[in-house]
Amino acid sequence: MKELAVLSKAMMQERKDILLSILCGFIAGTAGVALFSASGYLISQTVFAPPLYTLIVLTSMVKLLGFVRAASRYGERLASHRATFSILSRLRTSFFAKLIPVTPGILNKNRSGDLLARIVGDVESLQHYFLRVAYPPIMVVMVFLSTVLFTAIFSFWIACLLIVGMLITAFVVPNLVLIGQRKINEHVRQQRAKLSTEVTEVLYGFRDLKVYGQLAGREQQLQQDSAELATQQQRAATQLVLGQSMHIFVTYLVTWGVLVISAFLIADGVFAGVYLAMLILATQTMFEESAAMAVLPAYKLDSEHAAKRLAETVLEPQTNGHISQAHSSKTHLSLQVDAEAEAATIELSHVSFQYEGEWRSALDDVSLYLAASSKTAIVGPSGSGKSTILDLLLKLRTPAAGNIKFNDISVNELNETSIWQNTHVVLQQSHFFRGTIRDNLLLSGETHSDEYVQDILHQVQLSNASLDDTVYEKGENLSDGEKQRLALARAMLRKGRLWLLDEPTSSLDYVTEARVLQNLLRQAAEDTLLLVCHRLTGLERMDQIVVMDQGRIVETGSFEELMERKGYFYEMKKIELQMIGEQGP
Ligand SMILES: Nc1ncnc2c1ncn2[C@@H]1O[C@H](COP(=O)(O)OP(=O)(O)OP(=O)(O)O)[C@@H](O)[C@H]1O
Repeated sequence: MKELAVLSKAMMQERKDILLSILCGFIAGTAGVALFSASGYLISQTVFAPPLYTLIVLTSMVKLLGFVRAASRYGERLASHRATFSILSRLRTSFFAKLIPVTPGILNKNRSGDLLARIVGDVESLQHYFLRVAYPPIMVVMVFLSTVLFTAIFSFWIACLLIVGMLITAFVVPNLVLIGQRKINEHVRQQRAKLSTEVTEVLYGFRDLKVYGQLAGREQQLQQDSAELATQQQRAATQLVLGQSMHIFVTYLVTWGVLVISAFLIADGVFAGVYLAMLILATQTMFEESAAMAVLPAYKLDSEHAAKRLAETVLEPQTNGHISQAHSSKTHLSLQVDAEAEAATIELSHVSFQYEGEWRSALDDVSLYLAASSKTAIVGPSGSGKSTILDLLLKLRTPAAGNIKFNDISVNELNETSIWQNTHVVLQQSHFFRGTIRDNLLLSGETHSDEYVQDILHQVQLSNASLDDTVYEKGENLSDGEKQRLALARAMLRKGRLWLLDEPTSSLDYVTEARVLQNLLRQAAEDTLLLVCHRLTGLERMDQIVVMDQGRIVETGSFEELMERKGYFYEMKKIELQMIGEQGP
């Protein structure tokens, strides 16, 4: 299965530990068989009152084998677990590196609670692949072959019986377990996904559910789902235990067989009765080593499912052409918009974009030019496509048609990280992490003195905030206006000659907004700035205003030009002035 190739690759990188664990495991397995065989022989020999030196040699051998077995088992566990956790950490890192660039597309298609639980669960499932899928067969074959060769010295028929027993425990029992597991595992997976989605939604929507009187009903539903999951998991566990019981049953059946064959052979004088206990114990110990085979198919199935879903999660969005083709081999050029470089020019030519699953275009044949150091505002009714333009500029999504150029370089050829690193960005929803204000402002590890950061806070009208103030998860203890001002401060603390701002002041009162924008424009005086906004106040300072409606640009011009034209913008401005109780234009 090609999805498991990534696992095999990670395993190859840990080959030293893997080989060491196989070697130690083989020594531990064969030492175990030898230990119990020697013990059986020792017990039988004592009946015949052998010379003391025979007993001393046998007892020392048992002790030595016991020591070798324990030491090599320890070595095996150490090396195999070290390999497993290193493989797991490689998988996590490589998976999340692939995941981050395609996140917007994935979130479009999945509910976040399900997605998070699935990703975490699937990556964890893969840790079993080496220990429970790849490793046991190697060990079983090695220990089994040595034991069969040893028993063949005594009897061909006993060796044959062991081979038959091994085939049943290695193939028949696991496949019986697999038939039951297939169905149950699918139910467990579906139920787990359902439960985690519900839990996330209840947590996120807790307040609304409470206010609308839906909380008790949702809680009851959660309890039912949780009980259903527990039942399904119980059934899955019963199946596994059933497999292990079948394994033990076959082991005892084969042991009885060995006993019966040995009894006949001893009666015929083929070998001495003193070896009987040794053969019985060797048989039982050998089957103990293969106990892991009973549950192997279940883990294999689980690993394959997990690998397939993880591969689908990171691959699917890239195939539809609308989501960022991040990290593609073409994206090698870097955007030079850092402090030393010239301010960027931006050009959109006939750009169209449609969200997956939507019937109408979010952007339809949009062409726009932003000169270096110019200030542009995009205005228009809700849903007219303003934020989508920013997504395309940030390479979070890829246009279905048309071209976008930064400094005359097509965005397809630009490395998106260079765009993100050299741009002051404020998106409509900014995320805040649990920590201090300082932690949340200096997110990308910028080094600024506390005085400088405090001055930026002053510029966004947050002079009262202290850098050591605590911010709760998702900024729960901040008002919407405070969040917006912190997000702006975060952007102002970055370097770069390009500003992409999506309604950064929509929750502020007019006075605070005017002060914040004034400070912002002062800092960005030499830079290229694109501001998406709803309100039409303060736009006199912009070089260009772009008016959008239903994914198309309907008007472009400076404030004065648009007002003189008495078109769409003029009407919008008139309505806004009436709303805020001022005289019409
Ligand atoms: N993730 C998405 N999946 C599907 N459709 C989307 C998605 N995001 C936006 N849209 C749709 O695309 C269109 C343009 O959305 P966009 O967010 O760009 O508008 P906007 O002008 O920024 O709106 P607002 O002022 O309310 O933020 C809308 O019709 C919206 O419903």
